[in-house]
Amino acid sequence: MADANSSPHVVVVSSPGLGHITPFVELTKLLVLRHHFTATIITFSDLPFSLPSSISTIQLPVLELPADTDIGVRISLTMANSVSPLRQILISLQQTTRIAAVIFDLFGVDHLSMVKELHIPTYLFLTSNLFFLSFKLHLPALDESTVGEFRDLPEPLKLPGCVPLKGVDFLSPLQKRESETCAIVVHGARKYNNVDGILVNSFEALEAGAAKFLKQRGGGKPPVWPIGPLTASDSDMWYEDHSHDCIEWLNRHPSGSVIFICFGSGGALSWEQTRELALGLEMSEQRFLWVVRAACDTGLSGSFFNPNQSRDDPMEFLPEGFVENTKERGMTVMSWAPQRQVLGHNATGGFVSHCGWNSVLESLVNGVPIVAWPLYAEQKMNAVLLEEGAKVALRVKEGENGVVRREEVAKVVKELMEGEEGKQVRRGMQVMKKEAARAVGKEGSSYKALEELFLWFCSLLVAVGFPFSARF
Ligand SMILES: O=c1ccn([C@@H]2O[C@H](COP(=O)(O)OP(=O)(O)O[C@H]3O[C@H](CO)[C@@H](O)[C@H](O)[C@H]3O)[C@@H](O)[C@H]2O)c(=O)[nH]1
Repeated sequence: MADANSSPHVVVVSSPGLGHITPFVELTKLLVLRHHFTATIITFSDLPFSLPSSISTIQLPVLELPADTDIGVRISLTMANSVSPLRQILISLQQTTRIAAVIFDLFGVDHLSMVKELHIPTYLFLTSNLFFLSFKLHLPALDESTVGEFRDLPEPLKLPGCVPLKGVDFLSPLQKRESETCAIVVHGARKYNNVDGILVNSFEALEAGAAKFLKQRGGGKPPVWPIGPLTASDSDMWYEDHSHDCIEWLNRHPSGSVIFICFGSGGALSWEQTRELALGLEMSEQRFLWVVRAACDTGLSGSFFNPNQSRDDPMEFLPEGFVENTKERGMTVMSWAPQRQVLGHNATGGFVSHCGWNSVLESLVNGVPIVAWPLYAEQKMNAVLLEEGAKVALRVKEGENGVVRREEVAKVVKELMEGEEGKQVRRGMQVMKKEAARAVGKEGSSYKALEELFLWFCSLLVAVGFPFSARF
């Protein structure tokens, strides 16, 4: 059995995908380094990080499925398929440690009852924001009261403390009520209130209204702790090339003069959209650094995460003459760039982003204003939050057939970099940069939330008779 003097142990289970693994690793590092827990990270792919020795890792297999299986279905089935091996792992860990918590992401809700049967507290860590959490908590009721498609709702949804949200901006799996992915999302949302607590990778100053509401809701509901922004802190990830040509290239340009274009770990544009973006960048006359992906019509070309995922040459999808015409002020990078370094570079003054939440947080901590160009998942919701709530982004407007035309690209990029409306956004972003730093600094709201979480972990352990060592 567990040694009475040993440190409490946390088990974190991250679904596949860099967008989830990165914040999970950062959270685990904080629990281990700041609060002296030991930890096991369970994942479904190689971890691209070096880790402290008090963190062990276990890799479970990804379920083999037909190549055209939707990524949400793929991840959900992989996670559901892992209930039994995870149970064995937990039972074996219980022989030697006292498990204070198992922390899942939103794809892990099917594990909850199994973990509870083992008398281990369960937590959910949302790698998105409080707006998203508020939405998910409300979704079961909304699902029951809505007939037809959500996008046909007559009024925007008004959640407490949040900006209004139109049905067309709900997360992408909900855009077809009859789809398997919609059923999976609603099924998952029904379980959110069954956990012992919910952690969110956001911070109070960014979402003050939602934070206030969620913290006060009481009624036996699980407490909510906004603990972000957690972004990858080290530069020791295997896929980052620190001598990347694009950093050299940025070094040659003036402060705040380059707009960076990147659509996350798997985001991709259609061939037509890639063309319009290229021609729009040319028209904008701005300096740019563009991570070009092979064209793809679904918005998502990625597997779980592989920086070099496509076998196609992305450059083949660019308009003829584009690279030559823009070589004085533009650089294109194939498939992957060291994004955190780019956003932290002095020359970077704007970011065209798909609004994946890690990208947003990386932009916020570096004070880089955003052109929001959401593609899939909850990215349209993030865009609404950034543009209408936090006012740190301008959002592109789609034209006919959902394509953002070159004129719109040129207009919005120019506006962000040098326009009057852009000025408000640039200022707003500077304020949020300071708030983000304050939140995770000593006595900041997220720092304190993590302390509270730690005490909560301890109180649940004491309740089951775990004697703490002097360190605690
Ligand atoms: O060329 C690239 C592209 C991406 N990245 C990194 O990859 C991560 C991408 O994460 P994110 O921006 O969150 O995008 P996704 O990988 O698309 O994230 C998934 O997970 C997020 C967190 O839950 C969700 O918000 C998104 O909608 C979902 O697609 C970031 O750390 C980037 O710095 C690079 O370093 N270089």
